[in-house]
Amino acid sequence: MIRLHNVTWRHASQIRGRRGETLSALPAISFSVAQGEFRWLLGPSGAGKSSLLRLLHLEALPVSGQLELLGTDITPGTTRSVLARLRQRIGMVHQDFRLMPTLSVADNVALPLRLQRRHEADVVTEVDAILNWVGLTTRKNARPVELSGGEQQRTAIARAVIARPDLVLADEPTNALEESQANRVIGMLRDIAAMGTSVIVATHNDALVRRFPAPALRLNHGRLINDE
Ligand SMILES: Nc1ncnc2c1ncn2[C@@H]1O[C@H](COP(=O)(O)OP(=O)(O)OP(=O)(O)O)[C@@H](O)[C@H]1O
Repeated sequence: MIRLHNVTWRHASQIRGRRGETLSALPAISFSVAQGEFRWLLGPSGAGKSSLLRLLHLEALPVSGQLELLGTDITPGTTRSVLARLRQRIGMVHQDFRLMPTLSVADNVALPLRLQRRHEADVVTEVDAILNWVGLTTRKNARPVELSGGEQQRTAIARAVIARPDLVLADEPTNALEESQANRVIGMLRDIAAMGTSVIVATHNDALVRRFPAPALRLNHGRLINDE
């Protein structure tokens, strides 16, 4: 469960205005998302979609308000090790993929499991299974630079979900993909939600949202204008 009540959040680099008040990417936002729910995150450019994903990925702590993430109340006193453990339960799909250029597809996807120091035999089994699921078995030894946009995107999704996270956050995961690839990516994220992971997907793509109807969080100027 994710629950925000009047959470104000700002980027570390956000600056003070002329009267001394500090700008906030997200002023006083409230909503909740249940386990296993799929939510769109919508709004025009600059509305705060990426900021909200960064808040939920615990890149910086809220300035004020109450945040409950995956059963943990986040407070100014929450320790780094608690935050790190929570982050391990969250899979993030970045807009620009952020694959490691020197690693193969299989080694990129294996990273979260290796960070958890899982046995190598388990890592190999899990990576093979997830690459089969995303249709990249034949590309497992390729480097990111050799992949198409869709293949890079599916590698990023495989990496985000391999450790069976409780929450997946995806920032424009279908940007620059043709319609059939975009459908495939969203279909995979819907399947992950059906297996019990909460999934939040930021997008500009109205046609995609129409093809996959689901409740949406709509942002404008950092404020939630609905929570349906
Ligand atoms: N690292 C940062 N430091 C300071 N301000 C930022 C930072 N990143 C974004 N902002 C500001 O926060 C606000 C929301 O931006 P954000 O990137 O969250 O919007 P968005 O809805 O994701 O936009 P887009 O759809 O174009 O990606 C904007 O005013 C932006 O200038």
